[in-house]
Amino acid sequence: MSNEPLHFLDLPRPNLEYGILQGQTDTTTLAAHDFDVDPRTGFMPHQPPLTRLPDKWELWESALDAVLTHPFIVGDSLAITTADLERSEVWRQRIEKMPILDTVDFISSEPLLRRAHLVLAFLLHIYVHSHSKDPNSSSTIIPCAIGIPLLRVSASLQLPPVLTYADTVLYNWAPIDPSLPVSEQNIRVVTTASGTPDECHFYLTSSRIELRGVEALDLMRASLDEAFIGDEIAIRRISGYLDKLAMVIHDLTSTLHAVRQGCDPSVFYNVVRPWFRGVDSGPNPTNQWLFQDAEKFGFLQPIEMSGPSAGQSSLIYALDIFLSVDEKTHAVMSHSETHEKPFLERMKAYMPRHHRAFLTHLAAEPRRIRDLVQTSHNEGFTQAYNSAIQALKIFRDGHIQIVTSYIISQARSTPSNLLATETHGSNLKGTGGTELVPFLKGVRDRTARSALDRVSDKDSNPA
Ligand code: HEM
Repeated sequence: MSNEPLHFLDLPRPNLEYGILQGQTDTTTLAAHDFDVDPRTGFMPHQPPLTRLPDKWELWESALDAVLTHPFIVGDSLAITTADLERSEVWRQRIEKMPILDTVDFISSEPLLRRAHLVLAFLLHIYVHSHSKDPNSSSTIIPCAIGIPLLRVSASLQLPPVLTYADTVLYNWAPIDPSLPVSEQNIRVVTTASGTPDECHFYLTSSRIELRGVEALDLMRASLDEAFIGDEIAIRRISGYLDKLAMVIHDLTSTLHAVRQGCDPSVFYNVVRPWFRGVDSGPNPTNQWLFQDAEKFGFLQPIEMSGPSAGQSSLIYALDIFLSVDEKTHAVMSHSETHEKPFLERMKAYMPRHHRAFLTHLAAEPRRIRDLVQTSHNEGFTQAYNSAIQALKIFRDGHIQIVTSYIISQARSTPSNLLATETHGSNLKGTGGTELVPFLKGVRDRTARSALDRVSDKDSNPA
């Protein structure tokens, strides 16, 4: 691996574990003038992520290899055998006995940090869920060997020490043919927990949505540039961009539905999804994950420990902000018992820090397209804006259909290997701990209600 700094994110970074030293600046953030959003690959990094850590961290990579060559069955599956449990117990003991490997070398390398977070977070979820839990126990102890490096790497990346969408999607791919540009077709998944092609296809669906979304980002940028002028010509141009944006969002919906082409709902529900569970997923959110010796190494026990969710996609979040739907949708509470903040607000903490900064910057944009539509009293402009809102509503309709067949219907049916701890009732939880049916419908309905009245309707009914 070359040590040449290829990207501004490779610039020296302060050690956040020990705080920023006096006179030292977080150059990775200051240098992030483009918010790590690439004009060709959007929120996906343009350079393929590292697919393996250097030899020094082989213990972690080989522990993951052992699972990938012979995947485990999730510990609370009714289908698990004593032999399965014994095998995972041997692996878990191997993890417990590992030394705490140094992470100092990561501090200067964003690609190393990302791969390390991915590897350690997969090990964490596999460690927790390959075990048959004692129903009376209120906590799972995370061994130092994975817990301490994960806390250190997470502090440097400013991400929670848990599997995120960035790990499973943004930093979990390689080009199929490295001589060709990265594209929706020229991309494969590197790491999974279940070893199934269904899990790969599930991640690929999101990757393809991120890559198709690059055009949406470009249309947003062009629209905001025109909004700066805000005259008749600008309004005509933005109307055209909004019509195109609606078409891109329809493509995102088609890509979302294509998840069915390679990810079987029953495999997803029974074999893939159980590995994603965070602390607050499932019916027993009181089970805590305690990082062994965290305090001794200067860390507090982490609070944000939800499982990975595409609700952490900065692309969909950006669409909400650009169309000013966020004020309504991001306030939807999930009625979760464990969190006070709305789910989508909370998910920002799970996004890469430069993307968070991008969303904050976008939200602070003084020229909001919705305001311009409202003040312009222009029929065509209003229709174009509404067509983009309608497309986003249709995306969310499609998403609810997918969630219905991949989670809700699966939970209602009773396959022999249904998880012993999964809920059958209406209060099903998402991996992010949401009570998913009311939450997803709430977000969808608020998106629909963001459409503006037609100008002619307003004229005929000025009240
Ligand atoms: C089999 C496919 C999928 C399933 C079963 C699924 C499931 C879920 C669930 C359960 C939630 C509730 C939040 C949580 O607790 O995690 C959620 C939220 C969300 N998902 Fe998905 N999802 C799928 C695919 C996708 C894809 C491919 C995307 C787009 C990248 C996506 C975007 C979102 C968004 C943006 C939210 C937040 C709610 C909203 O904004 O409407 N999902 N998903």
